[in-house]
Amino acid sequence: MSAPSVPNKPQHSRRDTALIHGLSTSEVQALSEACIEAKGRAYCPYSKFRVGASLLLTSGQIIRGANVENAAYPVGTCAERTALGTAVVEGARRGDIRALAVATDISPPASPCGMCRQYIREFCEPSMPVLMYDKDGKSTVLTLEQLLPMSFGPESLPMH
Ligand SMILES: O=c1ccn([C@H]2C[C@H](O)[C@@H](CO)O2)c(=O)[nH]1
Ligand SMILES: [Zn+2]
Repeated sequence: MSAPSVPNKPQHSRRDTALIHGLSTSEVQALSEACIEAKGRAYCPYSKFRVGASLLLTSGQIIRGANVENAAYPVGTCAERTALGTAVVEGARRGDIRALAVATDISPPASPCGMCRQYIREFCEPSMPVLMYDKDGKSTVLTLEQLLPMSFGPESLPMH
C-alpha cells in the first residue's frame, strides 16, 4: 500500500524559538556544527589540543577558524583569531558579528584566552554571546562582557 499523500509542508511550520541571546535554534545549530567541524581542521602537532571556532555574521554567513600552531611556539594562533581574521577579510566590520562559538575536546569547555578576548573586543559588542562547546557537544554561554569586564575597546580612544 502506498503512503497517503501529504501536502508540501515546510519542515518547520512555526518560527524558530529564540533561545540564546536572540539566536534561533537553527542559528545555534549552524554555529555548533561549524565550530565542531572546524576543530577537525586544527593544525596542532605540538599541543595536540584541537580548537574550532565559528562566527555568525549579520548577513547569515558562517565563518570558521581553527588553531594553527608553529614550530616556533609563540607564533601559533588560536582558533578564535583565525576565524575573526577571516571574517574581516570577508568584509565584516564592527557590528557585523552576532555570535562566536568555540569547540574543544575537554569538559568543562575551554573559554577564549585573554589575548583572544581582547582581539574579539575590537570587532564585537560586549553583549555578544560566546558559546563554548565541550567534548560531548554540551555548551556553556557567556557574553563577551562577562568574559572581559571593564574592557578597553576602540571607542575608548580619543580619536574614535
Ligand atoms: O581558546 C583557546 C585556547 C587555546 N587555543 C589553542 C592555542 C594552542 O594552539 C592550543 C593550546 O593552547 O590551543 C585556542 O585556539 N583557543
Ligand atoms: Zn586565544
